[in-house]
Amino acid sequence: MSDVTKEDVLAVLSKVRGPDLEGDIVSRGMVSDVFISDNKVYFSITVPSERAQELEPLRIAAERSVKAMPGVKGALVTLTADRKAGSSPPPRPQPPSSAGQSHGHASGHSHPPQREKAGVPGVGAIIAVASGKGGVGKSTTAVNLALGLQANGLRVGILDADIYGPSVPRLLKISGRPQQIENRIIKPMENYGLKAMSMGFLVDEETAMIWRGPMVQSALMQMLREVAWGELDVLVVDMPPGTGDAQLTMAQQVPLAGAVIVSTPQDLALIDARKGIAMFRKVEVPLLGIIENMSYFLAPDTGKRYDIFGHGGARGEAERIGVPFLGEVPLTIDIRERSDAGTPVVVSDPQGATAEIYRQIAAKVWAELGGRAPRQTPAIVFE
Ligand SMILES: Nc1ncnc2c1ncn2[C@@H]1O[C@H](COP(=O)(O)OP(=O)(O)OP(=O)(O)O)[C@@H](O)[C@H]1O
Repeated sequence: MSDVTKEDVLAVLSKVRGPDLEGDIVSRGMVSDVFISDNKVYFSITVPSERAQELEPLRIAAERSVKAMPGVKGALVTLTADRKAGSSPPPRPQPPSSAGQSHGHASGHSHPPQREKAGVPGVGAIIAVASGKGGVGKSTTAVNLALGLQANGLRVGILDADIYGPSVPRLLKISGRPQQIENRIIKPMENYGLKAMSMGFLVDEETAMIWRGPMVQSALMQMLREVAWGELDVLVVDMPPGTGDAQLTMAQQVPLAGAVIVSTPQDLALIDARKGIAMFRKVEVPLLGIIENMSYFLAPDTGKRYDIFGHGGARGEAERIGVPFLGEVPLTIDIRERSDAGTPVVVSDPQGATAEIYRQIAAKVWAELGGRAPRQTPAIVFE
């Protein structure tokens, strides 16, 4: 079968139009440069930032029509925010509202004292992975970060706090119900050496959908305290997307040692990332840093990188607000496919460059938590 060309892709895209947009997305100049590598197609669609959410169906429609083309092996389409002429930098963030709340630090040793919250016995540090908005790859990052920490010799668990849209069961390919071991205590599920708990193991999504605030809170506390986590160096909490009241309460109730913010490089996502940072500052949770996900395209065959999404936005943002920058994860079909197949790249391609990126990010997170060298797994001795 002949190779897919840019012209073929643009011809298909010129039939895609938004719900109330006049003309098609190609003639309106909304389609970025199109990259094709190994018959996988990558591009972005530029939309006004305030309409990004409502135009998600447009992204899906464009992705579908390209995927349906003969010879196309995959397509990855993202929405990017419309930069106004002159490409002005994003507005400066507001300083924290009161003195003594700044957690920016360079050394990793200047975390403010934590307000007293009961910890979880046996669990060393609980860290939150959060994003200001959905779809930036927070769950994929949380899972690969947890596996990266583990690959660095740590004992790790992951708690999926997204009650309404749990993704950990799928990302770790775990199904079934957890076993009850005593009274109210249940055993965490496990795959790839990672202990995991998610609402997805306990109730179906329709049931969770009708739950209200207090029920969600108590479900979360149960998953934290009534699960036999055992001895863990780190428990990674995959937070629900957004920065509303539910997230705020959660950040307040869980005894967090720190938070990691996942953002894409676009202005749009950075505005939301800033909200996430402000939220953790408000509840005095130290910010371990920002990860830029979908930072640049990495062509699978040539390994060539393409900075088409304004790569580096999160690094600049981290510098501006004095939060550590933890690293850049490229946008690759490989990450998406492995993640969606429940075989995260850190365990399914441990020798690959992407797995190395996650392990390095994990090492930085661990250093920010206190700078200790990764613990070697102790040998098990039978007396
Ligand atoms: N670096 C990446 N390269 C390619 N695809 C990615 C990358 N990171 C995430 N994805 C893909 O993007 C999609 C959204 O990712 P994910 O579910 O992790 O996002 P999320 O921010 O947790 O979303 P939500 O908050 O809506 O649950 C998934 O299909 C995932 O495989």
